[in-house]
Amino acid sequence: MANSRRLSKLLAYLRPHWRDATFGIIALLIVNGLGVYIPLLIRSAVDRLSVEFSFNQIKYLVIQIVLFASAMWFIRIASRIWLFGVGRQVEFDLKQRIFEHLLKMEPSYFAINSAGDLISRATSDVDNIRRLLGFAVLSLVNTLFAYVFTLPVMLGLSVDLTLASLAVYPFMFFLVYLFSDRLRTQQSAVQERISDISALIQEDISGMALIKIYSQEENERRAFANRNRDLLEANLKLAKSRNTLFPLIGGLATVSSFIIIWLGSTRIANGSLPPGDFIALLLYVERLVFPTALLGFTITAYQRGEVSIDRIETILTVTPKIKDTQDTIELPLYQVKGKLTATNLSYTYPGSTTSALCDVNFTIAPSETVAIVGAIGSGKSTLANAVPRLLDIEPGQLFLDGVDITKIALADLRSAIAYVPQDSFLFSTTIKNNIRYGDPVSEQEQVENTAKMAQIHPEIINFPQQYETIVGERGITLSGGQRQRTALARAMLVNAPVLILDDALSSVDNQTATAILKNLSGGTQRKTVIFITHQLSAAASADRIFVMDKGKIVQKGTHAELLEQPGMYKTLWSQHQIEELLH
Ligand SMILES: Nc1ncnc2c1ncn2[C@@H]1O[C@H](COP(=O)(O)OP(=O)(O)OP(=O)(O)O)[C@@H](O)[C@H]1O
Repeated sequence: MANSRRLSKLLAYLRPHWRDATFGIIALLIVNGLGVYIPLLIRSAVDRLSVEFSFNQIKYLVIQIVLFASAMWFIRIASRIWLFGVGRQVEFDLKQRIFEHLLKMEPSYFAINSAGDLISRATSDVDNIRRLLGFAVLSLVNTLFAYVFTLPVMLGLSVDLTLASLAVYPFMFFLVYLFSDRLRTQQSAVQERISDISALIQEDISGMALIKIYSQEENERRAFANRNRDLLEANLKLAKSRNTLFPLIGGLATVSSFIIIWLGSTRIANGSLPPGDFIALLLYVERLVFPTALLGFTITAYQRGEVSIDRIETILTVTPKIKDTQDTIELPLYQVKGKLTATNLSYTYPGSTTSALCDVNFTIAPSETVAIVGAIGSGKSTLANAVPRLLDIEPGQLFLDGVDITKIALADLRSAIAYVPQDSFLFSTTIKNNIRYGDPVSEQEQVENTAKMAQIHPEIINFPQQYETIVGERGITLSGGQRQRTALARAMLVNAPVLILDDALSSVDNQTATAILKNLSGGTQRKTVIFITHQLSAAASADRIFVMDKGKIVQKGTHAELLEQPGMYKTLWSQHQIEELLH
């Protein structure tokens, strides 16, 4: 990103907090004004003492100095509170923006961008921007004011001494120029390595059981050590550059003081410089030493921030592919009947050469239960993901109640469709909160009724805390079948007219699965159900069955109809019956 664009991004981050930033900068202005004025008072005091060495001569000056110095101290504190506060505010805003943006992104985005990398950008990079807008801005503005206020007064006291003390500055700026590109590249490398480590930790914690089952602790330890070492090397390289640059800048700044002492004392000795002017000049040079020595830190904070702006903007500038457009149609829930139609529905995953769905055609009537069966990888989940637009499908291929789903407001479409994915993810909260996730204000009675329909209620009431039982991360403390039925209850509670179950009962025995299906297709509030399964005996109870192969629907019909025709279903059913006999 070009520097001007980065600067405009920074200003945009600051804009909402311009008031505090302005107060902070005005406070710095006053601090620097006082910082220049106080040495002038000290100069007067020294001059008076040179005439007659008595405290009475300078008592009012001393009172003034104490008062102004105290005021300066308070105002300096205020400037830090305002400017560091702005950094914190921007940190809050950015974290919020990143999270809200990620919520809008489609699932495929998270397949390419690892959680660890995104977390590191939302935390460590945002932190760098906070430091840039707090510390670096304060320090830069302070240094600028220090020079702008101090130099004219110094020149007024002695042009040649001032110029002599500034002789080292060109070297200082040259050094900064020399190091700046290297520092930026090294900083960027550090941020990338932090992301790599976060990604590995995140993935390994999620897959800890697998690591243990395959006894891969040693390999994972080595993989982590490699990434950790890469981070260490990147950090050491950066530290080497910083530790060379900073002391050099600090050392050069101190040389200015030596020059003033050396030349000034010679002048005092030959009477061409009053002692008061000498003291004032020395104080001014000292005033400049600290901000100048800090320049190195300021530059690092700035460059770190620059790298982080790029990394954060990379997230924020990606626009979601699946979103509402101007011609979006609203489809209120009470109007939805639940008819689903596909016309030549095709889908190819980005980067893939073969179609996962190829010219799929069907109509599913409202309240109909359709089971989808077929070989592994035949496109069943892809079809399930296409209906609630979790995939970016082309317009004119899928319709809900005759309305193109790409035209329906996303929120309306998704409230009309309840979807239980294969992995039955649960949040680390109570079973009750998991079941009422789609409608957090549901009453206990409603939660229990849905749990009964999902055939999980008797097990829940056997837990010591019953519905208040906290499930571990991703529901780890429940069995696979319990997790699946809790996820199913969650989908049933929202009472959407369309329900899609993607192999969502695979860990449930055939009898329970069939009972659940009966609950879904019976009752007064019948839903359109798409039931993807490998359990043929459960599929047999559906109104119709679609058989998928290589992205196409190759057979459609009732269980009885399909058994009468030669084809994949008949073969699968014969295999299923042999398996049942063998059990
Ligand atoms: N995110 C993805 N990126 C690329 N290809 C994918 C992706 N997800 C699935 N595929 C491919 O698309 C095809 C259909 O996959 P899909 O998951 O829809 O099959 P499925 O019938 O649900 O299989 P299963 O019965 O194993 O769940 C497969 O060839 C699969 O490899």
